[in-house]
Amino acid sequence: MSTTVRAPAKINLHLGVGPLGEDGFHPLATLYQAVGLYDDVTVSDQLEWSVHLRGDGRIDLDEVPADDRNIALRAGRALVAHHGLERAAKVEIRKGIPVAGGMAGGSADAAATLVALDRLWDLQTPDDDLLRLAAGLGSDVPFALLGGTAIGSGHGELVTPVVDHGSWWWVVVENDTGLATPDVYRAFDELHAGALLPTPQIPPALHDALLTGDVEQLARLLRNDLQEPALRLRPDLAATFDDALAAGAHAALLSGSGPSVLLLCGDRAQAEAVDADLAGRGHGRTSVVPAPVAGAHVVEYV
Ligand SMILES: C[C@@](CO)(OP(=O)(O)O)[C@H](O)COP(=O)(O)OP(=O)(O)OC[C@H]1O[C@@H](n2ccc(N)nc2=O)[C@H](O)[C@@H]1O
Ligand SMILES: Nc1ncnc2c1ncn2[C@@H]1O[C@H](COP(=O)(O)OP(=O)(O)O)[C@@H](O)[C@H]1O
Repeated sequence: MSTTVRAPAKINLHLGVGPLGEDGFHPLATLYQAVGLYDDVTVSDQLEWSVHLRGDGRIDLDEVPADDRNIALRAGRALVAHHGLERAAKVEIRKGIPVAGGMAGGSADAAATLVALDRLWDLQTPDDDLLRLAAGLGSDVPFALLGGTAIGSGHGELVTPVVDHGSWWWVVVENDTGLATPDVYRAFDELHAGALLPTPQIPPALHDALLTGDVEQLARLLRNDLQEPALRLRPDLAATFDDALAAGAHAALLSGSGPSVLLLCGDRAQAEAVDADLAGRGHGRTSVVPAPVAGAHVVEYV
């Protein structure tokens, strides 16, 4: 028997970052949105834990560990420990989400593994327990369970769904060289050394934009406090921002800690035109994706 679960990439429409805390994390006020780029995770019974990676030929799997460091295996072991079981599984990951791209692909795999094993073994884990296990694995994992559009507070792990009536279209511009999240947070600290940072908050007008689905209003409100520090580490990304606006996107935004860049478009046709324009300017892999989309969900149970 095997179960396959699909989990989405995330973007942050707003990523407000507060001062580094004593626990080594930054308090966040973020507005997550799940977008139509996915990893599929298939689990099946096995005597020992193992992880197997596949890509579509366009994703670089070299940076993804295929051993106990893989967050999907950590998720599997955490679920088994939570239930006091002694079981193991084979975990196969088909990656469609860029690696170290600021789109939480590892978090998607962890969330998908929790849901897939829960279904495979009929564990009936309550949602609150799944969310708690997810938070223990990484700040972005609870949102990958939830999907849609949601506020993230705490370190990003406390998630609350919000109303989003928009049918949004984004072009995702990937980059061949990943950025490590801790490096970008460190660059943020250096940038703001000595400054008194305010408590991060989601601007109320963002909720209005989500209610009305007004793309120009959303474009004006997009904000990512990690964009400037990431651009200091990777000044080459500035060219992507320039080309995005020249190609006619409403706005360009760094995805989380980067280096993927998100281009907000008015509809699918405009996104496809912007995508074609970017391809002509020699950018790396690009994708046209809708948002919001569902969180981790079962797609096959055989
Ligand atoms: C920046 C964001 C925005 O959504 O995502 P990415 O763009 O990397 O996907 C997240 O905050 C990434 O969260 P995630 O990738 O789950 O990070 P974790 O594994 O929890 O933490 C990795 C490291 O990032 C730093 N970290 C993470 C979250 C946070 N609120 N403050 C931090 O300072 C810490 O140094 C931590 O040790
Ligand atoms: N299942 C996984 N998929 C991707 N990366 C993983 C996985 N497990 C562990 N990692 C490690 O986590 C790092 C960050 O991964 P990822 O979630 O893709 O990016 P980001 O944190 O930028 O959103 C990778 O560079 C890799 O070393």
